[in-house]
Amino acid sequence: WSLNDFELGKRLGRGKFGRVYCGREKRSGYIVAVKTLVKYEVAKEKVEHLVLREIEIQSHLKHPNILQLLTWFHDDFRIYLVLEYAGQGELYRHLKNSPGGYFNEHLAAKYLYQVADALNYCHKNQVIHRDIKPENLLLTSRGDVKLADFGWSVHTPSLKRKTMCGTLDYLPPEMVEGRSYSIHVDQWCLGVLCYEFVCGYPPFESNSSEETYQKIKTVQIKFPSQVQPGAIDLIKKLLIHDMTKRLTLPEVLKHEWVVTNM
Ligand SMILES: CC(C)CCNC(=O)Cn1cc(-c2ccc3c(-c4nc5ccccc5[nH]4)n[nH]c3c2)cn1
Repeated sequence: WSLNDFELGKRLGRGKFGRVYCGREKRSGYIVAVKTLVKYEVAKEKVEHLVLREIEIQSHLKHPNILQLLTWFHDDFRIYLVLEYAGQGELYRHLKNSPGGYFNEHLAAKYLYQVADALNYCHKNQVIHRDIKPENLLLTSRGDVKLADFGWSVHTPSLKRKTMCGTLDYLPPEMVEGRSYSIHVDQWCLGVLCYEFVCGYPPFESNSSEETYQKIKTVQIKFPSQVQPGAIDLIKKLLIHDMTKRLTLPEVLKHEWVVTNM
């Protein structure tokens, strides 16, 4: 494959190392997202190994709720990643545009199930910490979630959280306290994600990072009135300080609130 096989269209986002465009493969008309990484930038930041590791990981992951890396190629100046195109873009935008700024129980349960299923698949393939947060989730034209691990790179121009410290909101106690992380991080993040889906904001959001850290370490959670008891039960079983006591992903997939609402 080479760039000549594609026509590039509207820009979908830009990030530290390059840009993401909507693209069409000329012969088949197949619509894709083409992410360009500037070689010079990647080399300057000494992240070639990260890019190659990500490509290695992504090319082995194949799941309906994980954004597929279709192929990649490079020329003298750039690396081109051909990724699946998600027709409805960032899930974060849909969350913010929902009435009240939160998803109804059906959408929240459906999206949570799909993310949990994708994470469970990752764990089965020894991949953890897929850095789930609404900004890393895309929505296909059929309304299914795709986990797109922007990790070290892209942040699309639109509804990014105002402050970059938005990323603190998803940190589990073991990472805030500087201990090592494990697959249990993903269970914690799923709890934060579920809270944000049904409330419209993350559970430990505060004006300062110190306050956010404090709330995470002491697991202080309050729920607004509209949240159903089933959702509260699930969130409380994931946001547990002792990582070994958190609900496992297979148990999330069988949780009564998820199964009855999705
Ligand atoms: C090294 C490599 C294997 C890492 C692979 N992971 C990524 O590159 C993560 N990534 C995904 C994207 C991305 C960004 C946006 C889209 C979109 C998309 N569709 C949209 C529809 C409307 C508005 C915006 C949209 N963005 N579809 N697929 C995408 C894919 C950017 N970076």
